[in-house]
Amino acid sequence: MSTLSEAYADSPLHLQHIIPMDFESVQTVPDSHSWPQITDFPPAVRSDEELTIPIIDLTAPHVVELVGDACRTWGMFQVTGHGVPSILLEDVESEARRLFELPARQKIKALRSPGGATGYGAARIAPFFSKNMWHEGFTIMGSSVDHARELWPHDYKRFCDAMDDYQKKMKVLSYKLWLLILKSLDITEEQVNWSSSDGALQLNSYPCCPDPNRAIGLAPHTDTLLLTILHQSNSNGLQIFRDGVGWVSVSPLSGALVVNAGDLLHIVSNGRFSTAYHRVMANQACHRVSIAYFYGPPAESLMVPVCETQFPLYRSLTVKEYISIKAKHLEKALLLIRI
Ligand SMILES: O=C(O)CCC(=O)C(=O)O
Ligand SMILES: [Fe+2]
Repeated sequence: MSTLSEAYADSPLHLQHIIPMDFESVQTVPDSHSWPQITDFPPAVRSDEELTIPIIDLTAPHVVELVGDACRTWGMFQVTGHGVPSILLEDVESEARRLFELPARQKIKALRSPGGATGYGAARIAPFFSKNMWHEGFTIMGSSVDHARELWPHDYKRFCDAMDDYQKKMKVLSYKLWLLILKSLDITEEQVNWSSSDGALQLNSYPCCPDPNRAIGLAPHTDTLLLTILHQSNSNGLQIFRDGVGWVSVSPLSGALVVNAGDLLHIVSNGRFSTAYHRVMANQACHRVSIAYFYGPPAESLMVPVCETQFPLYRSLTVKEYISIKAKHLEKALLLIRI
């Protein structure tokens, strides 16, 4: 069986792009992490509507239209009424913090292998930038027990239980969102070529940064799969780029989850839904942690742009093939498959 994790094996990385810096050991931003001055803040005078991503209550009566509008205009929205218990959100966040607070020499024991998809390491987009990000991550696909055992030989169970439980809840919520999205696009489940799903959990850590104006948490990117559900802790940092407006902050809303469209949704919707271009700013005051769940079809599934009134904008291709093109070309991937 081909899984998403195997899809990454074709693009092995160098260790220099996998091992994060030991953030505890530095008092200033080293040259390796110093980015050119960021001056592209949004213009000051804008309406609230232009500067706030939509907030959607999933139990609201017109939820299909609301989701469709949000995906067309922003590619990102926050959801409430999602049914994920707040105790589980707290639990998964505190287990993620427990991991990232380990000493660097301990975290490195669970390092992602060069051709691997799971474990501790820098962001996958690292090789595309000459400077490093103020970020470290930990990726889970299915069971986290092998890597968790490397970190806590005698006390890995509570971490694994929280991650298992969270992945199950995310799978259910993703499917619910997926059905709403299909409805809003007027596509039936039969028109897409896959019936099951695959997912990955990405724990992100942005340690306190001594000079946030010179560093970046996560460089601008779009997510690859269909959709992402993000639990951001109560600290700012996430921003989305909106055409004609600039970078807009996605302020944390207690208990809400952020949903964003990825490249595969943009392809399947034949360009009707935008893939969200986003980044994370570094900050001085607190250690930010976020948990992203990436939802997509199995790696062998064929992605076919669906739209009855328009010619296809993209050629059809498998998930695996798209992951491989993205791993080599990042932002240019969508252009490369354009018809
Ligand atoms: O930490 C965040 O707010 C965003 C994380 C993200 O963009 C990602 O994991 O792809
Ligand atoms: Fe992302």
